Amino acid sequence: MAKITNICCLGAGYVGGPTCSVIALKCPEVKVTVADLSKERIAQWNSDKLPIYEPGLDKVVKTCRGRNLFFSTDITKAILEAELIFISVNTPTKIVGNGKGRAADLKYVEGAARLIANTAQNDKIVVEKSTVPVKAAESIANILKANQKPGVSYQVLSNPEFLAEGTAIDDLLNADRVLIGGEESSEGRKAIEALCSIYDHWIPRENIITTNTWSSELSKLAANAFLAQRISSINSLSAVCEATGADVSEVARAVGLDSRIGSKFLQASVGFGGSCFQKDILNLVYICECLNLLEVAAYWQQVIDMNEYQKSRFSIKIVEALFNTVSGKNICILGFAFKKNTGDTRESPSIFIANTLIQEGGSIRIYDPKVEEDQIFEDLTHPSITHSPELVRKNVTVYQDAYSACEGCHAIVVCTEWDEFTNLDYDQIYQKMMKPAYIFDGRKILNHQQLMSIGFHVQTIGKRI
Ligand SMILES: NC(=O)C1=CN([C@@H]2O[C@H](COP(=O)(O)OP(=O)(O)OC[C@H]3O[C@@H](n4cnc5c(N)ncnc54)[C@H](O)[C@@H]3O)[C@@H](O)[C@H]2O)C=CC1
Ligand SMILES: O=C(O)[C@H]1O[C@H](OP(=O)(O)OP(=O)(O)OC[C@H]2O[C@@H](n3ccc(=O)[nH]c3=O)[C@H](O)[C@@H]2O)[C@H](O)[C@@H](O)[C@@H]1O
Repeated sequence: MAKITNICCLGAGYVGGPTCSVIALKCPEVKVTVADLSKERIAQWNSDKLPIYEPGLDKVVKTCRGRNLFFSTDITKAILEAELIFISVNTPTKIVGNGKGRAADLKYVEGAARLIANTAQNDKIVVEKSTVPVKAAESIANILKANQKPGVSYQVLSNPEFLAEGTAIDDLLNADRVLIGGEESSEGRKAIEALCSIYDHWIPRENIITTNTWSSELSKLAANAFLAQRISSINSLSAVCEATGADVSEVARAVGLDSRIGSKFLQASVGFGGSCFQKDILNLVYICECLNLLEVAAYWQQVIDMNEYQKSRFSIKIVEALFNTVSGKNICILGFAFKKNTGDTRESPSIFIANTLIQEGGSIRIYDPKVEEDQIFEDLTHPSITHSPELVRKNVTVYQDAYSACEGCHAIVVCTEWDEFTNLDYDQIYQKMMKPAYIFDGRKILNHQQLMSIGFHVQTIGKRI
């Protein structure tokens, strides 16, 4: 296979955008086109205000855009020109039909495969970057082959993405590993080698792992399941800590110092959010059920159940502390993104907590440094969240800064660990709050002793105060 000189990516989202920007940065001789069906998203990628907030991304895009990085809605042209095509489209949980609520919906992946099959005039390497169920590459290959034009052949690779939002650029530049799965044939090996030659530009060879397609697909689901399982494990212990007087941070520290366990992903919290952990574990559970591995399915389902428990435990704690009623009380939620350094709100625990407090009759104020007001209302009025969007519009106000959001409130609830929340002047905030003034630190980022000396009633996760 000759050297790759032209790459296209279908899907200009949180994965396609940053991944291809970094490829363009590191491979200046390769033309990279990120193509999407959404005109609005592509227009944003071509503007000064990118559609996603990701530290370091602006700089990379500005360096490469117009040089060897292009964002386009002309999908046909992008496919025709490319030797290698990433499929980086969304794979949400199915909301209707067989496997509803658990199975991954592959309609966008299938749509992308059909677009490629209908367009391609010469050989293509098709790389599945979206997170998919095991054996999805086989379905992609089947679609491509069933619609193959004479003289055109395809190789399908699996190359799952492990970046985390908020650290995407660093994760891409310094990836722990790049995983490439392909067919065990001479053509398959050539395709794997072609993709390796792209990552070779900046990833040491020993960190590029090649394997068969199914192992690669399953490894992605496994990695997310392991990460989420650690969070659910520490969150389960946070409940034990609150009941016994142990401190979950101390427990995490002691456990994490064991080099066999390690210290990462042991931060107890209000629960994990984000677009992938829940969807990918549900997908794994569904696959196990289909394979009649019911005990395995139940094992992983528990990771999700524990997360639901953690979110509801925290919400109940807030209501109980406020004399069992929040009706008519002003409550300020600090942080709406699912984690710091992103504007992404998909499956954010803040949505769950805000919704509980709204249903209890609270008057909710929300401030997040990177989430737009429209997004907050879209999330809170979504039919899967509420049957009463009018109540949401009546009882929720979005603020542009933390100080005005907190003014006149009975309680503050920290839902996202933004650095700016640790540096607020809580003395000043306390003066302007209703008394008794409460703080519920769902991220364990504040100085609780200092807050108590100011006069706050403080509650947090995994520690009785
Ligand atoms: N968000 C994350 O941090 C990570 C996501 N993933 C996986 O990557 C995949 C993509 O995730 P995100 O980028 O977050 O999704 P996203 O929803 O941000 O972006 C997907 C994009 O694909 C576009 N699209 C759909 N069908 C298309 C087609 N036929 N042609 C061109 N564009 C099309 C959509 O318009 C959308 O802009 C998912 O499978 C996800 O599980 C993997 C690792 C990290
Ligand atoms: O497949 C994906 O989409 C990605 O999912 C996660 O990345 P992401 O969801 O962007 O962010 P994480 O840093 O994993 O955080 C997920 C959630 O867990 C929470 N979390 C994380 C770590 C921790 O110790 N405690 C904790 O509560 C975060 O606050 C956040 O709500 C994985 O970390 C990535 O490797 C993976 O590629």
